[in-house]
Amino acid sequence: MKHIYMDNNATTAVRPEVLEAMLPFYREQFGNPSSVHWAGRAVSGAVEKAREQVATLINCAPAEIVFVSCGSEGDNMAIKGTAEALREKGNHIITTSVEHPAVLNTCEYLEKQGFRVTYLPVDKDGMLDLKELEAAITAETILISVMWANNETGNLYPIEEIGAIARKYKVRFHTDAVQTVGKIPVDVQKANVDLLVLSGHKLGAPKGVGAIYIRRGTRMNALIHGGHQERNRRAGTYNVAGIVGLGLACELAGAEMAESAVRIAGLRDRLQEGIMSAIPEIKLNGHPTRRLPNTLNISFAYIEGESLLLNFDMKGIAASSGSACTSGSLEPSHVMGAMCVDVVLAHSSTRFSLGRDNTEEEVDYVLEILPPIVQRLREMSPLYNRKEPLSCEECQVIRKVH
Ligand SMILES: Cc1ncc(COP(=O)(O)O)c(C=O)c1O
Repeated sequence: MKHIYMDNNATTAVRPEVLEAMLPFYREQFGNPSSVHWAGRAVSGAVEKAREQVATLINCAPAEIVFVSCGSEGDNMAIKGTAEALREKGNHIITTSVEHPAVLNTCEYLEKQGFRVTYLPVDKDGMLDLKELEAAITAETILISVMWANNETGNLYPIEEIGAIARKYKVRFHTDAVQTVGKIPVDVQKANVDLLVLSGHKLGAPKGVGAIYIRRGTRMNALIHGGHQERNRRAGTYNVAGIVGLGLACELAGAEMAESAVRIAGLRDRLQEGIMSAIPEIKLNGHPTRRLPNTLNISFAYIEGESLLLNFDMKGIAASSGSACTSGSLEPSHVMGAMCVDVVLAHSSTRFSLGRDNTEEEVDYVLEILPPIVQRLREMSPLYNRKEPLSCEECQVIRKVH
């Protein structure tokens, strides 16, 4: 059976060159970079080289990069570290209703600690109204946290403009760029961000390593206390091999970005157009143009996303569903909910996230097997077989479109 991986927003394969570069640090170069002896010295240079590689990709100074274990840790550090450090100044945080749980659940935690959080709504395309953002800022606001790109829809948020607003009101600005770094150009200077988080496993480096950019002079508390690593910003013995892998993955992503973004967007568009021309009653979720080059989120009315994924899986295709099965109850994703996607459509939301290894042949294979699967699942659906059209407004709209 063919194996086709179209779930690169969940994680990516470690690039072979990255793995090669990492291996010596599990073998002969096993030292702890904090040790002053030969074994430590042999690897501390590699950590600093990786720091430079990461810094170059996002246009900051190497000293502004702190290595962490993953995107979730970076987001926790940015938000909790700011909240604690600036508590005297204010207790209000602004974020959006479509953030990753790494941000949303951290904000919810802080609410329990007495902080006030504004969760900005989005429109039906998942976009923010920046006037609402500006209006939410008060003298108490200490942090604005807006993701650069959404993991489910691929929507890109206007980070430069938000950065300018944050600057105007002298409010710190954090962006979760876990889905962005490595896919499109990211420049922390242009974007006016103070804190930015990225994660290795989304860009061809291994799981278990990430980084946070902390603008020079930004006062914030550490999340992990212990040794003096990372200038006291983040304790813990260095994950040297992971850091080396992250550095190389960043360098490769930077070198290939222009070409690979165009190629991947071409494949994504081929997939989108193929689906749209072959299957009626579907809905594109998210903004049609302001989105990552690799992401396509689409709802197939009357179908459970999970059943579609199961059928895909049997054909060797890995994609992802927008609904998460939590404790027995099928809850549509909070992102679909925030966009007011009708519940029938939200349940069928399916995310294809392409990567550098995907080919035209793979897209064509998906296009070949998808329509009959959708048709078969629809025939089994009581909703599809109803004589009456669905009451949901959006479903009626898509019925008319096709
Ligand atoms: C937007 C976004 N933020 C944060 C994370 C968490 O990153 P990690 O898996 O490295 O903890 C993810 C992972 O899917 C993500 O997509």
